[in-house]
Amino acid sequence: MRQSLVMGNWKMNGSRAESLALAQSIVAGLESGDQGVAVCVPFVYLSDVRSVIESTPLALGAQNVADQEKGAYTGEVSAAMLKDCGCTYALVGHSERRSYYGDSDQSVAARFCQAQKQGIIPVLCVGETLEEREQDKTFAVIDKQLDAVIDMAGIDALANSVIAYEPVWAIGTGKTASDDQAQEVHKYIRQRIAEKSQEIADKIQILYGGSVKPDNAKALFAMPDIDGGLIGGASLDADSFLSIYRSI
Ligand SMILES: O=C(CO)COP(=O)(O)O
Repeated sequence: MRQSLVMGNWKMNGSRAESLALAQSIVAGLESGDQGVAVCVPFVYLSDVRSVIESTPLALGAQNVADQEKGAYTGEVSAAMLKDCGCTYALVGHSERRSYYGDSDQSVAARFCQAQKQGIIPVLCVGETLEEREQDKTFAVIDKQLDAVIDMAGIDALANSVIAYEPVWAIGTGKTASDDQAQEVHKYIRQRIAEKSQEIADKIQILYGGSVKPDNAKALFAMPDIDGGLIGGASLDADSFLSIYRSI
């Protein structure tokens, strides 16, 4: 049995006060034995949020991490800095990073490696655009995104990572992949990893992201290869996020 994981991605939303209030409301809805729940917070509020979630089941994550260790990289935030702020997780290769900021497969792989060097668990986001899906390129896109990381980090590195399948056409659009569509890709990802290591394939958590809401979470999470979710919009409301978490 794989441990499930439900992760909020707050993206570029909220003030300091709102971030603290949201974290407090989520924590208030959790019980001491809860596990597998995290929020990815804007860099500047990581330390604030850390102060309210310390010693609670809610884990902290960042939304990105630098592809270099340290030095003259203006505007970047290193894995060591994130570790210092209490991060357990860091997203790498979110589609918004890939499409708006040009994060290439190579740079995503380097970010993945930097996170792991500091003991931060990278959450590797993969997924195809609508155009790619319509051209039947979904699996080819996933292969390319996954292989870049495996080539640089090695298959064993996947043992300490999470994968998030987020079809770009389902992010923030209200269009969720159907349970079967999502399962098909999750199964594909797991099989692809199994070609190199069955043990890692059996253990790795593969999350689904893209318009997950309280009313569709249960069916998605019931699919055999979907181990949880990466939640955008619905994670900005504590009740919705908790309700999604309770759907596992
Ligand atoms: O991008 C996402 C999470 O990383 C998904 O966002 P939405 O849940 O808002 O579609």
